[in-house]
Amino acid sequence: MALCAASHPLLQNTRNALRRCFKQNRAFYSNISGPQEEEIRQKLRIFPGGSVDLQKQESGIAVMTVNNPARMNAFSGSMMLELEERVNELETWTEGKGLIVQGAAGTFCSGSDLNAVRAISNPQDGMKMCMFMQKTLTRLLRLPLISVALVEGKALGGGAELTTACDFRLMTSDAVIQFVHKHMGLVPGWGGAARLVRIVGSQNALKLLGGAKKVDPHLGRQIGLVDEVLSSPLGEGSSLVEAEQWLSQFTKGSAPVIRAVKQVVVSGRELSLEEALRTEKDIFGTVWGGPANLEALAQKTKHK
Ligand SMILES: CCC(=O)SCCNC(=O)CCNC(=O)[C@H](O)C(C)(C)COP(=O)(O)OP(=O)(O)OC[C@H]1O[C@@H](n2cnc3c(N)ncnc32)[C@H](O)[C@@H]1OP(=O)(O)O
Repeated sequence: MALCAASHPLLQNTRNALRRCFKQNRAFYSNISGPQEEEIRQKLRIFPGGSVDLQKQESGIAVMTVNNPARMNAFSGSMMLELEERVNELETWTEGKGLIVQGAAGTFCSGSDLNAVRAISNPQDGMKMCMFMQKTLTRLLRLPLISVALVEGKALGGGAELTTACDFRLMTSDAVIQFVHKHMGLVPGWGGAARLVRIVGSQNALKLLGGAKKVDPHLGRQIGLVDEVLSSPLGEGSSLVEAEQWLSQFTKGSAPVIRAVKQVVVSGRELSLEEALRTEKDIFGTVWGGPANLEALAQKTKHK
């Protein structure tokens, strides 16, 4: 059944449309492809610790957990590599509809592992690490899955950037998102600034980055960074269940249709109007006359 769905001509068309759609962006990352990319991987392997875990559920929702609690879920080098592997896995998960990104043990992620940062503080290695993470997070945001960052505890530095690589952000009442980069003598480099501007606008992005401002749930809602504040009692592990319920409002129904919804939004956001319209037409072609469309027509669905 899974094989059948993966090789379905409609899905093949969608993949081709999206491949064309992002050809231009591949050129941007071409300076870290091939041997260069392998060199970065070797460097990152030197800094082990923690893991990035992935659980794909039958509901079509996957849960990805940034897992390094001894360091407040900071990204070690090996975790950066694992994140890339998990994104590879999700790119080929044709039954998938949604993704929740969370941190282990009640906190989200405290950015890059400062021990690794200290060891690779030369500009060349820093740039390579930055491009590696930028590319991985760009691919994460472009997955044909509706994604949510479940922010409990703290999302700092690169952790704050990671939240912007999801379509939505949910916060527990005690949570804080903080782009602490300025305090570290840095600016975001994992693509977090570019994405933040698109989410909250340049005025708000300047305030958050320029002031390294703590974003609590109230401020997050006010500026549109946060989509929902969860009401589950803290520390009881029920936030994930609540996040799954929240996400299910978008993931109910046919996987090809939900994936197509995400894809038309990504192309609308990232491409020129002309290219976005062409891609939208191609993606439309993958669902028109498809099983969900035919079923809705047969049922004479009314939208009361
Ligand atoms: C892309 C650019 C970047 O991401 S630059 C990195 C930005 N992040 C930071 O600067 C985070 C620095 N850490 C902190 O501010 C605090 O540790 C936070 C996260 C607020 C937690 O404070 P608190 O609850 O008091 O715990 P703590 O400080 O005792 O931390 C527990 C252990 O975790 C460690 N930890 C924390 N963050 C990192 C990190 N980013 N890299 C490496 N280790 C980290 C702490 O050092 C501490 O370890 P230990 O128990 O002292 O061995």
